[in-house]
Amino acid sequence: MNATKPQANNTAHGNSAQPHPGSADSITRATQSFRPGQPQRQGDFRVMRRLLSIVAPLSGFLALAAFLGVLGHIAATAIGTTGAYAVARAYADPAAPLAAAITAMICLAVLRGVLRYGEQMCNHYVAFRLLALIRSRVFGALRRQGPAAVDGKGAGDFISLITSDIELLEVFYAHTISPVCIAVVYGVVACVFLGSIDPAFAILAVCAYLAVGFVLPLVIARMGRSAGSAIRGQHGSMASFVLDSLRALGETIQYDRGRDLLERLDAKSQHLTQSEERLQRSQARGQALTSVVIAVFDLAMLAMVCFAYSAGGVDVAGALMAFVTFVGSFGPVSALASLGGSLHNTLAAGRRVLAVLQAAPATPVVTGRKPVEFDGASMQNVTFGYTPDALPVLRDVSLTVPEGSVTAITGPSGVGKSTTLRLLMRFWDPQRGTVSVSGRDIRDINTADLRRVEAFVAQDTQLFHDTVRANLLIAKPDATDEELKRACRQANIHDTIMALPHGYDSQVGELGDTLSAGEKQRLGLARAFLHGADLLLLDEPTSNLDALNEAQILRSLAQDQERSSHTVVLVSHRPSTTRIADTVLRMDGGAIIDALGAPAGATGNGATGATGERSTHPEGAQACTLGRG
Ligand SMILES: Nc1ncnc2c1ncn2[C@@H]1O[C@H](COP(=O)(O)OP(=O)(O)OP(=O)(O)O)[C@@H](O)[C@H]1O
Repeated sequence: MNATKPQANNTAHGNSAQPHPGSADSITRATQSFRPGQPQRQGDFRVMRRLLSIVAPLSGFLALAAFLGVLGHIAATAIGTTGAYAVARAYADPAAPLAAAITAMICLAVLRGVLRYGEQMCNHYVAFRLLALIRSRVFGALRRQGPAAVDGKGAGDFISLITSDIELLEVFYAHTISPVCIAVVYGVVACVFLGSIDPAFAILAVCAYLAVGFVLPLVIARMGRSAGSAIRGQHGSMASFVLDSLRALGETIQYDRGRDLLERLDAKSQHLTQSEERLQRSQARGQALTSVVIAVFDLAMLAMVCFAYSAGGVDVAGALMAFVTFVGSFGPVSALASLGGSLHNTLAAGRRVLAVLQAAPATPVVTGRKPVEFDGASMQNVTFGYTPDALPVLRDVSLTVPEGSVTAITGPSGVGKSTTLRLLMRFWDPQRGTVSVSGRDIRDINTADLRRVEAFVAQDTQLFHDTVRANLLIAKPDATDEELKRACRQANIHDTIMALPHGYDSQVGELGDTLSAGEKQRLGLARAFLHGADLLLLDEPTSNLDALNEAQILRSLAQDQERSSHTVVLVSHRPSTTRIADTVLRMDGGAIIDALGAPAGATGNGATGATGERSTHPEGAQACTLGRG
């Protein structure tokens, strides 16, 4: 062990963990996180109220849409009413001129068109502005919630949520809010007009509008409730399945599972089609029911008008105008009735979107705390499980990572090595124990500071469908070309990039499909070098590399660590990788079972030879760990 290098002080502990203050709710918060396809149950009116609260910044446009809509419907009804008036006048006096009435009707028709256009323009302006706003809020919420929000959950379901679910909300914003306002205001205007002819007509109109605009939508919505909710979940599950199938196309062909996959796809699409058919049927039944109810009320009005005329309560003009106005007044309320059929689908989408927006992050964003400079990290008695009901992944783990040290974590698959790194990144909070950076509980460190001083290279490097340069710059957007190249040389990827047709401006394909696993891994490392964080957390940084690339990267790491005194925690199964470490921690059963220094002569400046590796021990640090253990 290099005397100038700090030695990690890591111990395996018994089960003497102390509950950490405030940790009890962290797991609750984690489980409150959104799971696509399993939105938290919220009542329809609550969902509508919450969706409405999003519209507040654009309420002026919405009010204008409703105003234009009311005027438009009044203009439309007035065409019939004016016609009825003209007919009544012509009936009373065949010589009476009709030109004024015809001109008025033409003007009303043109006005109706203009008003309708204005109403639709406002509605769609509001709807599409809101969809953009909601998408940005959903991305913001997912970013705040961190990896815990999406880890282990269906990517396809998220895609379905971000695309089709949000798209469906257009129905709510463009075709629900203002139609409801229009129906209410227009209904009042129509009732006042009918009441001015005969109060009994107004009473019948109130009953008719309530039945068609309020009772029927509820009945129709109830009929389509289960289908509407099922469709949204099934869309998400279908999207997940298709995405999975595309990713596993190679395996499917290799193991000849194409037919099986097709059958499963067929079964899923049949389920979806059945739910859609059920929804369509309930919508069709709803439309039929609405037409019947309207016809019944029309007949009732006809009877009432005839009765009033024969009783001398109204003249021909009044009777005709009342009947034509009433028959032509169902447009706004019947629009509400047809909404009932699609509303459940829309509300189910709204519920899923709101579940993302309202989910509490597993690790809340911290701001406003004193900035931190890195001088080591540690874990004290950490116990952690991903879900409250599952057995903990980590049990009472304590470790210390001194500044400038290289710590390797090794051990069998699934014992919690990567989880340890994720807790150091604060992707999750432990249920018990404390994770600290520079002696401070990381829950008390600004999230931005934490991201500045730490860089995490996961087992799989995620690349965007963009250029190599853009993919690297996410680690440091203002990096110069020189910095970019230096980081890539350190990660031993510069020459590979230069051999691509457009060098750093070459496209990497969707999810980095055009690169090998080893190339992606080296790009991930280049990002971490470029980021320049004090603490590098590397999860299997060499798992996809050949011996030559591994040696070159380890040399880079060692040189970088010598030069910049970076602190490194790396997880690896490879003795050839762990031997560059000052300390090797061996984990098993969610605990550290060995914490040992590297073999004599294996580390330190003196041992950093031409290859930059700190040990030439053939079995590496694992052998050392076992030997000492
Ligand atoms: N997001 C998650 N949700 C639930 N369980 C998880 C999640 N991530 C990991 N696990 C579980 O936690 C346990 C530890 O996983 P972890 O990835 O830390 O193991 P590991 O030691 O790094 O394994 P490997 O060497 O195979 O990478 C495993 O049983 C794994 O199934």
